[in-house]
Amino acid sequence: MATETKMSNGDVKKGGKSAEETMSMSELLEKFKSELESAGQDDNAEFNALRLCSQDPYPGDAEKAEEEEAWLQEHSYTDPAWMMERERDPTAAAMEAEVAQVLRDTGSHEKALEHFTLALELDPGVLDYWALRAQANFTMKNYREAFRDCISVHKDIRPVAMWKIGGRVLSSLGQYVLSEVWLRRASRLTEGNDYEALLLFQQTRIHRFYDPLTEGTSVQVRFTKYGRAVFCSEDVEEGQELFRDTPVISAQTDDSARAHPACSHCAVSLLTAEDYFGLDTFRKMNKAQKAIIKKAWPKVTSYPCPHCKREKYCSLECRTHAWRQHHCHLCPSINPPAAKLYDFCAKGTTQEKGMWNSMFSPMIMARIWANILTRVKELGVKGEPTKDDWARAKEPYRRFLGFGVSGFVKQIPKMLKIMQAIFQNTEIKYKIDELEFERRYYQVACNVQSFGPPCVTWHEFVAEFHRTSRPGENHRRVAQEMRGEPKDVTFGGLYALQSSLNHSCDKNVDVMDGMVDGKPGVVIRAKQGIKKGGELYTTYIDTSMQRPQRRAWLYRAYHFWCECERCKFEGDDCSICTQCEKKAPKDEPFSVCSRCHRAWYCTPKCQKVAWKAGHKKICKAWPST
Ligand SMILES: C[S@@+](CC[C@H](N)C(=O)[O-])C[C@H]1O[C@@H](n2cnc3c(N)ncnc32)[C@H](O)[C@@H]1O
Repeated sequence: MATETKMSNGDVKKGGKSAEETMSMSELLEKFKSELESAGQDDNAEFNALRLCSQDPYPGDAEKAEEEEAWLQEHSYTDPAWMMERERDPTAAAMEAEVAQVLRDTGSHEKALEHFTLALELDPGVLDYWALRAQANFTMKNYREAFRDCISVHKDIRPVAMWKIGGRVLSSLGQYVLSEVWLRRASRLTEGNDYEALLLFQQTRIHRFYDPLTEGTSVQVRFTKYGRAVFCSEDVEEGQELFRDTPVISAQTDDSARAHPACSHCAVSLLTAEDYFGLDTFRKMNKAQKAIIKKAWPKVTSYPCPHCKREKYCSLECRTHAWRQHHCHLCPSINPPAAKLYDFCAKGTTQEKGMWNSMFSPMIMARIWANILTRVKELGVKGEPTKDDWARAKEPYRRFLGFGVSGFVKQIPKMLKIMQAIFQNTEIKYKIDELEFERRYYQVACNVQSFGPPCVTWHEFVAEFHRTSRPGENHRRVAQEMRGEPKDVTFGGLYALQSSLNHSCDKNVDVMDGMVDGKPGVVIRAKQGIKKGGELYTTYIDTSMQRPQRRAWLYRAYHFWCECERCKFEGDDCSICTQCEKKAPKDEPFSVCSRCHRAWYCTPKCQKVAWKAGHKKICKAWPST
């Protein structure tokens, strides 16, 4: 039993110390402020859900914590004058506390609260009573009272449970930075071994960063054992739009860039009739045919970078944005080593062992580093940027967690050298060592989403051409020269919200190309009806593959072993019973499920058991590989 006494101001006095020696909330805050300032600011924390998600504060958190503290003061959450003075009676107090716990366990929270209060009035020195009543108040959503209970116990003796309750109260009040301070303390006191404290911390962080992004949508981001995950916040129907998202940074993939010109900043198609028909064909057409095409093809004006001419934009606005965001560091006319990057992207990447693929090009990594440099500059840094300046500049990329088997950088040493040369030649130098390269590579690889404009200039042309088509030689000739759809515009982008979607081999949402505020982005739609609270899953790979191939791909590219519903109820091959894992006798393979051809059973009984257990939910005629 503790030997503290409650002071009239609500603080708890420890041993013989005076009330003046107990720390007030603002003093406590001062202490945390210095902790916040000195904590490491690692934007590259590796991904392994709870254990690997950093609790590092964000730059500027100390000031935000001060604002939140002022808010708390203003809303009297620290009002101390509230307890009845009674004569001490520890025995009676213990009885009251016992009654309170029984009442609480049977759901009579209001009554329980009365008895916790009595227990405290009879013996305010027992820390557990404070924690129990704080919890009861929190359950009743009496946040003011719950918080007051928490701060009534001096922080030096405040039990972990109270740090957690305080953190939850602050989170419920939307005071996320202070909540993180309290929950960080709970984690530190338990040396990172309190799972609940770690989880509460990450949940608070998710509220802080994702609630603004999901406002007005039918989804919510939460923290799970797989890290961020997106859930339905209401029942949704098949086909319903769930949310739209725009990329934080993007770049066209190399293959697409060679085949289909697009605005390098916003991905709008810049394909002209000459690009599509080919200059030779176009020149050979007669005047009337050219006029038909000209009339039907939408007007395409492109604005190249005036310095290097290697980038094209759909508007001056896009050109200015791109310049500010990254091109000012990457334009080869200003930074000559960047020419090698452009040459590499223009040449094609097949010889690079699949490191750059249909989803992303090295350009997106270069743009991330360049954008970080821009952000450092925008901070108005004089001289060498400090660790805090870098942390601030890297902030938008901190949320994209990436984790993979190391060693990729060894396979593409050429690209590391190109990047190092570029970023050693910038006004503020950015050190790209192997670790930075590798981590950034995984960050992009694990989070990148391909996208493009849902409608390109060619679609508009075809629609207009058919609308205005007349019988006759000239229209016939133009139609003859049309060689089907041009190659897609494909960009790889990092999306703040969309990248929170986890994978399932049986997805329940579709990520589709769509316009967001007039620019290409992604639209996420329900593929089927989903109940409130259901997790949303996309798919990261070609799911027509068999389970062993799917798992191998996911492990190699995303570093996780898939345990989705489909993987749970499919097998690897005919030599093992998918249900009971019995081995088949040599030359007597087990029978396959006749519908999905992805599960094998030793007996009809095993098949029935598996069907009921969950195979029926995922059994369908999958396209074969
Ligand atoms: C695009 S992120 C998805 C959001 C992720 N949970 C996060 O917190 O950043 C991809 C990463 O999420 C994790 N992940 C996604 N789906 C998963 C699954 N079905 N099982 C385990 N981990 C998964 C993997 O670590 C993967 O590299």
